[in-house]
Amino acid sequence: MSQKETNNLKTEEPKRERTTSAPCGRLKSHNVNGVQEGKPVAKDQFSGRTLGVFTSGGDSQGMNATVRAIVRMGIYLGCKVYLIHEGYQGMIDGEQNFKLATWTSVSGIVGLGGTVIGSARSSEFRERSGRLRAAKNLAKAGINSLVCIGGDGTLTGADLFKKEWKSLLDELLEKNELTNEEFENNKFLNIVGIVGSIDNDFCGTDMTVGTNSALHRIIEAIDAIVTTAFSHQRCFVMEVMGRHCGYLALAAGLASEADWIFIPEHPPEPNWEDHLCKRLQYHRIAGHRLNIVIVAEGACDLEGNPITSEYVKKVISTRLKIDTRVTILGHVQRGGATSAYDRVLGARLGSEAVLALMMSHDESPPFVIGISGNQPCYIPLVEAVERTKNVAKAMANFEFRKAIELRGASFERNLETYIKMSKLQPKLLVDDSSRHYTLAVMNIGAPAAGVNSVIRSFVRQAASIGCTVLAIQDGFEGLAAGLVKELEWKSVYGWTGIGGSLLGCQRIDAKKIGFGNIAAKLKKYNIEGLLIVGGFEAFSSVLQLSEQRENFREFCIPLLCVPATISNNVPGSDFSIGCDTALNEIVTICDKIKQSALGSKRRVFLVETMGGYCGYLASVVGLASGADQSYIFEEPFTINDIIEDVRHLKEKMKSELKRGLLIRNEMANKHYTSDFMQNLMSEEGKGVFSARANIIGHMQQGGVPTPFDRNLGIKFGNKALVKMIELLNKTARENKLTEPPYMLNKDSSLVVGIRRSQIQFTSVFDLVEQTDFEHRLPKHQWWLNMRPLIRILGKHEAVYKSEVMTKDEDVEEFIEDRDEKEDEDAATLY
Ligand SMILES: Nc1ncnc2c1ncn2[C@@H]1O[C@H](COP(=O)(O)OP(=O)(O)OP(=O)(O)O)[C@@H](O)[C@H]1O
Ligand SMILES: O=P(O)(O)OC[C@H]1O[C@](O)(CO)[C@@H](O)[C@@H]1O
Ligand SMILES: [Mg+2]
Repeated sequence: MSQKETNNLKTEEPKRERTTSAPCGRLKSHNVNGVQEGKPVAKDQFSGRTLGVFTSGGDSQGMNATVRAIVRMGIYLGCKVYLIHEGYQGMIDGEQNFKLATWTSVSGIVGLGGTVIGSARSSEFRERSGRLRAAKNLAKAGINSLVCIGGDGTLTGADLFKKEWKSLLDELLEKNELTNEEFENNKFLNIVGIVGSIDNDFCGTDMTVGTNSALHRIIEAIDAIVTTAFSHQRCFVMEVMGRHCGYLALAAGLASEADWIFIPEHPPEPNWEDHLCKRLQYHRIAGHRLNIVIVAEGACDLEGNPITSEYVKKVISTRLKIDTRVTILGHVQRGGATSAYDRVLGARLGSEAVLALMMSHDESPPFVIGISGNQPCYIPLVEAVERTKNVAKAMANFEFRKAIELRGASFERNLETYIKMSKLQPKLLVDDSSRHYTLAVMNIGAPAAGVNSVIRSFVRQAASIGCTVLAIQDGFEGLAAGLVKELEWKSVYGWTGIGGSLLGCQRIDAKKIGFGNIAAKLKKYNIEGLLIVGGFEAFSSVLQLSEQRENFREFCIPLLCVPATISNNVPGSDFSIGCDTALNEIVTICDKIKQSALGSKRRVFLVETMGGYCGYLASVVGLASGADQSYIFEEPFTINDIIEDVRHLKEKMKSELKRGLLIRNEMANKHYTSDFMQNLMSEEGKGVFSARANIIGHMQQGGVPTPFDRNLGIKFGNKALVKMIELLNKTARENKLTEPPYMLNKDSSLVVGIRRSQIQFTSVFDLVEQTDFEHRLPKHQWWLNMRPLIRILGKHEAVYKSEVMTKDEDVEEFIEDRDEKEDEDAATLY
């Protein structure tokens, strides 16, 4: 294929205006019901109150975790909680579907897919007569506070129900179907919604409960398809769910290195068949043995005509004569175990929903509890429903740009990243009109899933602008030994989905190898920018090299760190690459351990997690696996606390739940080791329960990267490269240098991080103050806020404090931060 032809393959995206998407009114009516962020909520504070919870629409993984949190938080606050079975239909059918929940009614369900209380699509509820019957049954049972878990339809129905409530009750009173007392006691309906749907199609929340697990299913399926596609050199057209929303297809496309995606919000150009075939052909020429095309079930062309997977297959097989198969994933996507993310999301949103409901007063508007930038938030239901409807309207009017904006910032950024990645091509002929730098990448620390995704993304983008990327194998040790080789476009194909470290990594930081030694090697290979992917050592190495710039000119280059460690202890980022995969691995193991306890009975398991001094894994696993307790370094505990836990476990053994799960971080306490604790539990629990310790070790560093780690890896790699080139170009321009630019600037030594879903760069020098170097920890760790929840949901006493942001100035700042479109330069770099 000639250069001209390859150039033609670039399908130019229409230049888009970078607009700031409105914040969906989210958080604006944040404080109408009087919840205050950080204000302690006491046990039994709402004694005597009643609430009901139901699940409706298509089920989704995480609904059970949400219901569990609602029931337990409700009971903790002193409320009566009714489980309303079979959604709206159950409400219509009668009181036999309302079951008073106990603590144990929701035991053992935290990781189960689906919904144990049943879900339904009810056509009767769409009619006023159906809603009248539902209102009657609720009022008779004294339930006028509801947590509604479902998709956009469910919440639209809830909105209508709330609006009509008064007139429904008036009618019931008039017809003598309610007594005066029933009427008076239930005059107002309070509603809080949680979006439970795999589709992620509800405006105002970044993620809906279930979407992440569905993505897990899709990626598992694509990974499996890839092996057979590779063997037969086939093309697979994979159809995924999502109804009219393309989120699942988009996120799956990114995570699987798909050749092409079709989504409803971004229809292809009219002659897309030509472009598709050219792209697939081009990838084959570049050495790919297979192609993956993802079709969202709602995909359509610019005129709104459906694009079916069968049609896509026909185009590919007839035009390219490639053996092509269609796989329609179907309901598999809605099944299977709940991912760690969805379990934690369900727990956070469920608990906040109860609190919001209890704080509601008679005239409170209905809310949805969503998540925005990793922060639970209140979204006015009416506005959110309106906005969600507007997406459908925009698509019906062919206003696709508007539809994308309405979907929200997270959707928009994913789409931008996908488009960017899919348009990249190796720059075959390097013209000399611009600088083409030699960059290097290494991985230090311990292995973490997703590292290879960072490197692929970095290399592909570098190659597309004619830069050379050198791979330093085995970290600084490898550099000293000269283990350096060029990474080409082709060499990183398929890396996104591979766990472990393909470059090889070592723990040894820069200082230990010797600065002179490193400088000599950087000079030898003419390295003009260095990306270090890894854990705390990656951060400290960037700092060490930067501090040595006065002594070594070779270090006066952009030095960037991408945090990648299962411990999640790198300052400058809320999440490190690899911690989501580790969490899912550990949670899966805990599920199995709990199953074993179910069989052996009266057994307490202590699971020791990695993480160094950082209690992130132990805490989040504690929440996601429904543990009784989680011991971490950051929250000191005494022998009395452990003895109190023994007492709690002895009590628990008297109930039908004859098992216990304790999670202990490896460095939680120097003296109270896992061995010690197992012995203590065995001795103190004698005659009531037996205790076993499981140190799960290096399994935690393995595993196939989760969609979250893959996609964050792509974004981090992408941003790191863009930043590096920006720094190099700027310095080259300013200094008119032809040799490696001389950088002493603190802003050329950066950690790439994510905060409130925004990718940010922070100078390592600015992070020094924020770091506890002795224990290798950031001084502020966002997830510590979730600690009381682990205790409350495990039936311990704790003081819960709302995570929802309620102070006006915080909200304004948050919205500004969140919607700010960072690095404009980056967008125009290519
Ligand atoms: N406009 C509406 N008016 C009254 N009730 C509605 C309305 N839309 C939906 N509902 C009720 O909510 C139920 C669930 O809605 P729907 O089938 O659209 O699923 P969903 O909640 O959007 O979930 P998902 O899309 O994830 O399957 C419907 O069966 C119906 O009972
Ligand atoms: O389970 P059902 O009723 O066939 O509905 C399938 C639809 O439900 C969802 O799984 C969830 O809304 C959609 O992605 C899909 O279009
Ligand atoms: Mg829906």
